[in-house]
This record gives sequence, structure tokens and C-alpha cells, in this order.
Amino acid sequence: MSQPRMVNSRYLMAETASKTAWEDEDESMVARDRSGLYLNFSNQEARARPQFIPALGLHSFWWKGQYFKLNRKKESVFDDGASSGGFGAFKDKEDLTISCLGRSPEPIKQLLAHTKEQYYSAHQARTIVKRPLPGYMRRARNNWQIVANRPVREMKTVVLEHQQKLQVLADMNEYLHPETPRWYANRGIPLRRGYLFHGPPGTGKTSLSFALAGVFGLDIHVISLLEPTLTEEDLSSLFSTLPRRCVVLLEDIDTAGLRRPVDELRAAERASKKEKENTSKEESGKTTSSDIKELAKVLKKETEDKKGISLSGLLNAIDGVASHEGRVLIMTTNVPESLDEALIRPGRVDLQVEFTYATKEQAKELFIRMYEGDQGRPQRLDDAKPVPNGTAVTSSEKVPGSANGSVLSPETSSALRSGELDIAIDELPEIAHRFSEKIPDGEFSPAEIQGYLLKRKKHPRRAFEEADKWVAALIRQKMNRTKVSQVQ
Ligand SMILES: Nc1ncnc2c1ncn2[C@@H]1O[C@H](COP(=O)(O)OP(=O)(O)OP(=O)(O)O)[C@@H](O)[C@H]1O
Repeated sequence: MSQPRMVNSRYLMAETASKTAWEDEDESMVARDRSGLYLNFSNQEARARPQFIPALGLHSFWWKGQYFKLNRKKESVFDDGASSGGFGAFKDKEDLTISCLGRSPEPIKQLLAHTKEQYYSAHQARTIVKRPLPGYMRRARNNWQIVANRPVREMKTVVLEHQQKLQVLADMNEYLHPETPRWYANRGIPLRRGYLFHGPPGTGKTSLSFALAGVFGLDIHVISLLEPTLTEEDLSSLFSTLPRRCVVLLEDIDTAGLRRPVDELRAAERASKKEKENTSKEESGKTTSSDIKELAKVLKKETEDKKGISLSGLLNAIDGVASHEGRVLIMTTNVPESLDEALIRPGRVDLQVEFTYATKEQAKELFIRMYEGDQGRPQRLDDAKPVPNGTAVTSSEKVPGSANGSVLSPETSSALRSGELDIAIDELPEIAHRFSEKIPDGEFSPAEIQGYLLKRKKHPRRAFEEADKWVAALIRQKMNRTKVSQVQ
């Protein structure tokens, strides 16, 4: 649609432009209620300006001095659902035919290369998030669906020990290097890399995974083992249909209740045997071996009926023959101790990263990040400068007011100058420091601190002043193990 001839074509189709949550919107298109105080989104789509695209049929345009014809054809085809094992249904199939004058297909090849380039430059600063298709739609060839296309999460927004970040970045950078596959192949090592991110909830495990996908420009494939319709066969086929390079995020592997059918059964058998023995001693040998067999049968049935992914099913998927090589697997857990050793043995997990409750230093960084101006540009490759281990770190990695940098970023300065915040320009590092002094070391998660600050989004001074009360209330809440917070 960037072709002037196409935009001015006399045959256009108007589409309601539905936007994703991340797309910029024109404020003037949003109505207000009668008081003028609150935004009102009723009939938002009807009010939005339509988007014009070439109508079905024949169009023509010029590109780089060459005349092209574009034919848009749409037809309904019947998909009998045989490949998906589902029900048949009519589906729209669209064909775009591009032709040009002359005998050589070269101009068309160039045009396609150009469109591809345009598409990628528009999507460069975004991360595509994919999840498994719903159970009934899974197909042999593609089981993944795009669920989000969001702006890249910049690495600097994940507050972690600098060294920790660098370690993962360097490891992943080396693994993704084009020469790595040959190196692995020459040594007969399967081309896989696995990380275990462990730590309490809300400490940044998922955030770091997204930021890593952003740094390396990879799509992220998220699987929750808690998904009720996910079978072991699905899991294997999901792993076998991954793209060449990608991040796979297996969340909360501990809560999945990975069952271990054989072990469980044996343990149950042992327990029941013992119980029987005790009873039989008491009842002077009335129990027969057929009783035990009967019980084992019932237990076996129960185990088989249990839904979910077994440990061997998961191991099969992540390193079985069908498992795609080249991917980076990130597993996250709140309770690493509960994991089976087999799951985290070297080769399956190559690097463990521990996430902890926030230190004072991290609380300070979170404070500064919260009140930074939001004119931040998406991270670009030319913003990155190499560090000795070969990994790129953005210049904004240095945190204002922290040990490794003391200057405010231009965005922060401009936000402060524009009077959006309730403090003066040079006060932020000092207030951030004084705020962090009030936060007990290693007791609150970054998510908790972020939540508190978010409620005082434009008021760093208030956030600092009310921190004592909030800290005391949160400590009380944690001690009493109550979910109800007194100060928010
Ligand atoms: N280290 C951190 N730096 C910056 N933001 C963080 C950090 N930890 C948590 N947050 C914020 O807290 C929220 C939850 O974080 P995230 O989902 O990454 O935590 P998690 O460790 O994966 O939690 P869970 O174990 O519950 O999945 C996010 O909004 C994130 O921005």
C-alpha cells in the first residue's frame, strides 16, 4: 500500500482497522464521557478511520520504472478437516498474482525482496509470541499460533544483577553464532541449549526471557504444561515444528504436576504392600497376593487416567528424535528443589539463573526506571556496543544514579523538565536512593515494588513519602499470610 498508484486506485476496499493493544492511537479519536473526565471507548471501531486496501480484482502500479499488475483473487474452499482430525468447514483462500511486462522474472523477484525487507524493518523492534493452537485445531504441520506481536522488551527494563544478565547474553550469543552448528556436529553434541530460571514469583523470569528474545530478534514460543488439552503427542509435535532459531519458554514446570507413571505406581505398590503386611500381621495372614494385585491394578488405572504430561513425555519432547535442534529452551520454576534431577541435568539445562527478591540497589533501579520519560526508542543494533565477551550491551544499560553511572538519561531529563512529575530535575537519583533505603533487602519482589510505584506513576515524591507505611503493611501482610493488602 505504499505505492501511490495503489493508494489512489479507484477500486479500494475499506476495512475497519482493529488495532492490537500495542499500536499507537490518535488521542483525538477517543471520546470522553459527559463530564469530560473519563475516556469512553464505546463504538470505538466505528469511529476509527477505515483503512483502504486494493479491492479484489485487477490493479496496476509502477515501481522503479517498471509497470506491474496485481490481481487479488479470493475463493472459498472446503477443508474437510482430515489433516487436523477436526470437522470440515469452508475457508477463504486468497491468491495474489503479480505480473510485469517483459520476459524476465527479475523485476518481480526484486519487488518481492523489497516488500519482504519493508515488512521486516517494520517488525524488527517487535517480538512475536506464539502459543500452541487450541487442541481441536492442532495439525500435523503447524501447531503454533501467533498470540501477540508486541514491542521488544528492552533489556535495560529488566532489573537484575549486571553480571547475571551478561552471562546469559554471552552464552546465548555464542550458541546462536552461525559457526556453532558445525562445532556441535563435529563433536557429536545435539544442537540445543537450555536454561533454568528459578526464583520466587514476580522476580523477572518471564521478563528476562522476553528481553532475550528481543535482543536476538527471535520469536518466543510459550508452552504451559498446565494446559488441560495438551497431550504428550502434542508436546512432541510442538517441539518438532519449531523454526530454526527461536526461544521456547516452558513456564512453571514445577506446577505442571509432572507425573511419573512408573515411579508413582511402584511407590504406590510398595506403600500398599507395606500397609497390607501390617494389616495382615494384625489379622494373622488373611490377605492374599491376589488382593495386592487387585490394588495395584486400581492404582495403575488411576495413574493412567490422570491427565497431564509425564516426566518421560516431557523429556522425550525436549530431546527426543523429533525435537527440533537449534532452539533455546528456557524453563522457569518457583521451586527448583522439587524438580526431577533428570530434567535439569547438563545437556538439558546448561545454565541456571537465580532470581531473588529485590536488593536495595534493584529497588533504586526500579524507581528510576518507573519515572524515566517514555520517549525511549526501541533498541537498535547500531545502539549496541560490543563488550569483551562478544555480547552487545546498549549504552542505556548503565543505570542513572547507580554504581555504574550517575547521569540521567535524556528521556528522564525531558520528562522532568516538562513538569510531568512532582519532583525537580536533579532530585531523581537522590529520591531513588532514599526510597531504596526504606526497602528491606531481599524481602519484596520486583513485581511488588513495581506495583506500588505504578499506583504513583507521576508522583515519585509521594511514592517516597508513603513508602514507610507501605513497607510496614506489606511486612505485616506477609507475616500474617493474608492476601488482603492494607496499603496499596
Ligand atoms: N527483575 C525485574 N526487573 C524489572 N521488572 C520486573 C522484575 N521482576 C519482575 N518485574 C515486573 O513484575 C512483573 C512480573 O514479572 P515476571 O512475570 O517476569 O515474573 P516471574 O518471575 O516470571 O513471575 P512468575 O514466577 O510468577 O511467573 C512484570 O510486570 C515485570 O515487569
